[in-house]
Amino acid sequence: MATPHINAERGDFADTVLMPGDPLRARYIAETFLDEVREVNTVRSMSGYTGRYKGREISVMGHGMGIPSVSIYAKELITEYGVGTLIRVGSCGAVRDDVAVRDVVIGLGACTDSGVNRTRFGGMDFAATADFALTRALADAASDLGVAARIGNLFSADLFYDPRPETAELLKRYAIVGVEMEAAGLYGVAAEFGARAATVCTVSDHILKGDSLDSTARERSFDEMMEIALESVLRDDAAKGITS
Ligand SMILES: O=P(O)(O)O[C@H]1O[C@H](CO)[C@@H](O)[C@H]1O
Ligand SMILES: O=c1cc[nH]c(=O)[nH]1
Repeated sequence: MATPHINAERGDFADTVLMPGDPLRARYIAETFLDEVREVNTVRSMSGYTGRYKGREISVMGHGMGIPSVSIYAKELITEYGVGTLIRVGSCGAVRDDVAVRDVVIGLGACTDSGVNRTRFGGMDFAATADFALTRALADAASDLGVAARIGNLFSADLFYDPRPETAELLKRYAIVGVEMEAAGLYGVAAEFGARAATVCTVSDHILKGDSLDSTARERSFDEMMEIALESVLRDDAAKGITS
């Protein structure tokens, strides 16, 4: 039952999938945090794995960079593999003075310069918001772990290299907690196909100050965020009365 982009069988994915942009970050998460891991997707090297975290079956798969890429994977996971919950575990840039490299941010909503949600929403502006219960679970998990996460609007950019010099200052003025490239699209896909989505990101660079982590750090050093995401799944289960 493979799709053009995923060569897993139905049942290979858990009901909940953690999704980093980087497939090598997906592998790192699987190898570091999950037991009984098996690889479930190899197409285009967009590594996908299913394993267990504290007994709870969870999958992790890369979604690539940008809204077009995450939209393909999220849609296929929901409609072809029955996935109901998608949690993006990303990196992002900061624009605010009070958000620094390695801070954790949670995307309550996501602004964007992409047109995808207008396309799907009849030309109108869709408020791209995360699932409330999932977001609460992420916030509570962060609090439990002693992490002061920032919760607010992300900006999901179409262009990593934005040629407009004024954009970063505008985003700062609107208190954007992080600039990344997928959340608004992920929230739109989830709304269109009846799934739940949320986003947690670690700040990898400060766009206005110039601080930046290298690619290895972006792949392998966001353990605090991974623990928040994994623990949020258990919290969310408990809130729904589901146990593994
Ligand atoms: O590190 P990931 O999760 O890929 O997230 C961010 O990094 C990529 C750009 O470098 C974009 O995908 C952006 O959203
Ligand atoms: O999309 C991204 C990710 C990290 N930093 C940015 O500036 N943009």
